[in-house]
Amino acid sequence: MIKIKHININFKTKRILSNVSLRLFPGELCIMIGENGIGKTCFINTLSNMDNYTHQDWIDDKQHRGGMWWRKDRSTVFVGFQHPVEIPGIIYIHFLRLISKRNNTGNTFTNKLQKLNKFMDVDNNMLYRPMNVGFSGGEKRMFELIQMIITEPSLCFLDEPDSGLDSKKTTSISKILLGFNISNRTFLVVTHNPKLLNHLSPDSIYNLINNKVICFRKKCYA
Ligand SMILES: Nc1ncnc2c1ncn2[C@@H]1O[C@H](COP(=O)(O)OP(=O)(O)OP(=O)(O)O)[C@@H](O)[C@H]1O
Repeated sequence: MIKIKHININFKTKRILSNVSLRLFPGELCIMIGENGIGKTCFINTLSNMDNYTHQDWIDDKQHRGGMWWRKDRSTVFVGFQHPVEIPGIIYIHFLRLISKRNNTGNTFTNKLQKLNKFMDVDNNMLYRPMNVGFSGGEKRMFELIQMIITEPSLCFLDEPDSGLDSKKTTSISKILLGFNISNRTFLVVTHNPKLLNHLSPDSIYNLINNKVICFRKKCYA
C-alpha cells in the first residue's frame, strides 16, 4: 500500500495543493477528477518526481518503510503524460525495446509485442516512425499505453489518457486499462470524461476541490 500524508505542493511561491493525503492499495483502480488548473498534473508529477515542485511529504509503505520506493525503483512506475513530447531521431520500436530490456520482467520483447496485439490494434508501421513525430493526438495517447504495456509497471499514473480521443477509442482505452489492471497493479487515472469513469467503474474516486482531496471509496480494504 502507498500512503501519502499531508503533502503540500507549491510552484515557486504559489501554493497549488495543501495537506493532501491519499492511499493507494495494490490492484486498486483510482480516478482523480477536478476542475482545470486545480493541480492534478502537478500532483502526479510530484509523486513521480518529474518536476522540481517543492513539497513536504511523509510517505509510507509496509514493504518499503521509510523510502519513497517508486522514486528509487523507476522500473515499477509508469507515467502516461497529458502532452507526450515528440522526439525526432528516436525510432519508437527502438525506444520500446530499450524500456523493455530495462524493466526486465522475464517476458521477452517479442512476447510483449504479441500481448500488444491482443490488447490493441496497432499499425506496425507506426512503430518504425520517430517517437510521436507527426502522430495525431489520439495516436500519441495510444502509444503512451503501448509504452505502459511494454513497461509492465506495478504503479501507473495516467494523466488524461482519453483526452482528444473519439468515442470508440475511449472504449478501447477502458478495455485496455481493465485488462491490464491485475491484482497487484495500481492505477491513478486523471480524467474529465464521465464516459471513462463509467466504463472503468473505479474502486475509488479522488476529487480535488479547493486544493483539498475528497475521496469516495467503493471497497473497504483491510
Ligand atoms: N511550470 C509552471 N509555471 C507556472 N505555473 C505552473 C507551472 N506548472 C503548473 N503551474 C500551475 O499550477 C496549477 C495546476 O496545474 P495542473 O497542470 O496541475 O492542473 P490540472 O488540474 O492538471 O489542470 P487540467 O485539468 O487543465 O489539465 C495551474 O494553475 C498551473 O498554471
